Amino acid sequence: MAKNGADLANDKGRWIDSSVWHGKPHTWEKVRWLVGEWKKISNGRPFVMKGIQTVADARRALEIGCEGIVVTNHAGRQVDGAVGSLEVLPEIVEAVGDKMTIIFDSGIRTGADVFKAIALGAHVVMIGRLFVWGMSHEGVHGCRHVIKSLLADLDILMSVAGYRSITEDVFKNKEALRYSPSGVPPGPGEHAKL
Ligand SMILES: Cc1cc2nc3c(=O)[nH]c(=O)nc-3n(C[C@H](O)[C@H](O)[C@H](O)COP(=O)(O)O)c2cc1C
Repeated sequence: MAKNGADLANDKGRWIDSSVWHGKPHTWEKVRWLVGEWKKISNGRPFVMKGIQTVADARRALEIGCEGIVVTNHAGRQVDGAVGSLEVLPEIVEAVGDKMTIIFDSGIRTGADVFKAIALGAHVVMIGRLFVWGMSHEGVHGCRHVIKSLLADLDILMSVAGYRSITEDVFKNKEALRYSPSGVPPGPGEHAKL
């Protein structure tokens, strides 16, 4: 509910205006500090930074101690006309893909989208709008439905394209974007294993 006057002035939630949405870009030094604080309070758990779109930023994130990055333009919601995340994924994978976890999102809608991102070297993909759409339609059942549909779509795609394992046959396999390994779909009992 919208707040005005004294209600707004006394709203403790306003801390977010001065701490997060303060209209100034956060600095790398601040992120380095944040990584240190997170390590202390989390007992050393991994720190992942979201919103990386360039090789230079990916290297910087690695250098200041991030264990993972999310290659994403936040689905184009932050900067209109931002570079496409899938476009920059290969060069970021090439630069830091064997040193940190590469998570990809922005525009994943189908099994083929997941397949492409993994083939280009993402270790993990995330989804945003898909589950929001499911949730707005049917709540928790809608969320389950879209996730199951996405997995089923990927499963069918891998079977008909002739790939059995997403990690062994598809991950970092750019050839998979052009050719099937045998041209023959897996037979009975050789179903794709996700
Ligand atoms: C309604 C909405 C709100 C979002 N809010 C945030 C946010 O506060 N911070 C953030 O990093 N990303 C935010 N995102 C972006 C998602 O985390 C994610 O990167 C994006 O939705 C993935 O792309 P997709 O929606 O095409 O799957 C938001 C996305 C949507 C649709």
